Amino acid sequence: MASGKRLSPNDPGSYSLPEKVAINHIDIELAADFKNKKLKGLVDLNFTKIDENCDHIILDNLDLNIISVINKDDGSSLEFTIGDSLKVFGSKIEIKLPFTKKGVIRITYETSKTASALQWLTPEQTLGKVYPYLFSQCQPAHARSMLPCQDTPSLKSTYTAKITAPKPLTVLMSAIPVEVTDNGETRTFFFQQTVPVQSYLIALAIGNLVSRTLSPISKIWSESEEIEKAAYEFKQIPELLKTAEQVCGPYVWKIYDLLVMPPSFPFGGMENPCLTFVTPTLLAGDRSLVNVVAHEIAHSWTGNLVTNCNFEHFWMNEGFTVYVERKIVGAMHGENLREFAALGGLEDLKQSVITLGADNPLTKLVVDLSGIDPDDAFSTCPYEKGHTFLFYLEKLFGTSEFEAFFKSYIDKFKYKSVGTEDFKSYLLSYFHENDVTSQIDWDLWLYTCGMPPIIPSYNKYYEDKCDSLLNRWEKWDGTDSPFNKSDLVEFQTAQTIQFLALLLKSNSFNLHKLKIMQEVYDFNSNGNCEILLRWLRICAKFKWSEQLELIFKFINSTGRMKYVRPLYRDLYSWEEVRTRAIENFEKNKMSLMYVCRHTVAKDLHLRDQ
Ligand SMILES: CC/C=C\C/C=C\C[C@@H](O)/C=C/C=C/C=C\[C@@H](O)CCCC(=O)O
Ligand SMILES: [Zn+2]
Repeated sequence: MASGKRLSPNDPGSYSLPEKVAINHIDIELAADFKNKKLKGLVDLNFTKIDENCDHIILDNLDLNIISVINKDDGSSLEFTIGDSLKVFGSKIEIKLPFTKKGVIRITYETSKTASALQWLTPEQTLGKVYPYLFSQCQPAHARSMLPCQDTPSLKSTYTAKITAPKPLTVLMSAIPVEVTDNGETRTFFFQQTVPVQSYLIALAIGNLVSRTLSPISKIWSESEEIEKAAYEFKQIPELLKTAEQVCGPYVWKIYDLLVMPPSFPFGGMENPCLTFVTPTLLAGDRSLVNVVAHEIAHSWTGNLVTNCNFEHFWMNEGFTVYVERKIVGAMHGENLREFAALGGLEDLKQSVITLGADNPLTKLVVDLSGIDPDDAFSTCPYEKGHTFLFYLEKLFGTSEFEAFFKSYIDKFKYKSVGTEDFKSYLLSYFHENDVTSQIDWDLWLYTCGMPPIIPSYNKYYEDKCDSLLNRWEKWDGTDSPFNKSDLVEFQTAQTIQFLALLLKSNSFNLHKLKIMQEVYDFNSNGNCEILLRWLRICAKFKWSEQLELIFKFINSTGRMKYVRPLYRDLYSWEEVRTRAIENFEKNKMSLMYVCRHTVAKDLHLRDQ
């Protein structure tokens, strides 16, 4: 963790000052060296001085080996210094600029073997077992370990890239693929991103990949072993895109491809433009987790087009995106299912507030991240508290009025980075301050810890069945089981998930009932990871030691933090198995991505900050 200071006035996590000199376009030229686990090459940074008197630019850097910095226009060297390095945030590179208002800086460099944005997999860690794999995850502040840049979401740049990789590997990026050239043993892939994007959206994946076409603008990518499963699971993408456009306006990114990542990918999905990355844990076989894809598609507007100006306003990316995700669900499957999803989110939020503590400042909608590693600040709060606020506003103004406002908000701020105040003042001017707007207690919503101040009364159409099944189990005296498999026959997957979420916090349960539940419903064999997560957490809560093998098997099968972190925390709280949990982590941690390793180490009290 860093020192407690803000690295710059507008972004606590970035040294850069794009308000003085801005990089508006980046050309990347890199070769992947799998043997040494390094990217090697150069970036050309096209700068424009906003403050014409400014004679230097500050870039973010994390563990990069900077080889040279030149003025591309005349080839002359540019003086530069590298500051002291902070953990997580790295150091600043200060480069003396030429006198011109605009210019191009060429930086030749290579990444470190331990670059936090990159995960290099050995062939054994892939499905095919023959070729290595590389992928990146730059959000929130890891792009600086992949390239020297102004690593703040307050700045957007277009980019091109030429990436060279050994044959037969395919390179994909968060951009439009333009062409591929054959160099003998290697191939070079050319990309173009013509919509300006923030640094955390620069993404790269290299592997032995194949694709299936879903529509003229959408392909699914994965290793060949799971491509059919993936194409089946995500077949609804064209429909999701069409529905999202109805909610948000025109899709500007031209293509929407999706790449199924290796298991160690730390998130459900990452909204890399033109190419969403998703965890293979979504491959449930029944399309039941497609809401994560709806979420990533929604980011094409909220997050990628209208962007939080720094991660203190992360709710403006994620709360808005959950709101759009559920509007898509509502448009496709009805309002009842939309509101049921909101109830599920509310349960996740309750768990998160319990884990963090109801007085934890990180449960506020707008947080202070001075000196705080944003990866450590990450939780469900910006997602679900943010969604609750927007749902509340929708009900306050009326659905069709708010829908029109929402579209106009996106149109007004597209291609820009915004803070919470921008949203607030636009809403107040759009609705003209009046009796309705005066009901909104902004400070309470934005700056108060814990659960949202108002919980909307979501309709209980789907929830009631979950409640009543749970009720039956809670009231049962434990003899002559009246339960059977058919209890769940009419349940949607989301209802089973919610049933288990409610059971997780029940105080009227015991291990005996849990064992009967396993006999009746056989959750142990369920292929849906959302079900398995909640079920195994319940087993840990009741210290069911025969389930430990399965818990470890699940933890070791994925690097998705949503699953791994709560289970490790549960095992840590279970004193008898704490040592075993730590040993398991130590043994397997190097196959996890940096962010997962780093945050689980904290969960297991293996690091202080
Ligand atoms: C108040 C929070 C402040 C800062 C956090 C900012 C970034 C956190 C960082 O850890 C990156 C997050 C990237 C998230 C990507 C995808 C998520 O939507 C996935 C959600 C969890 C999951 O489904 O696995
Ligand atoms: Zn998201």
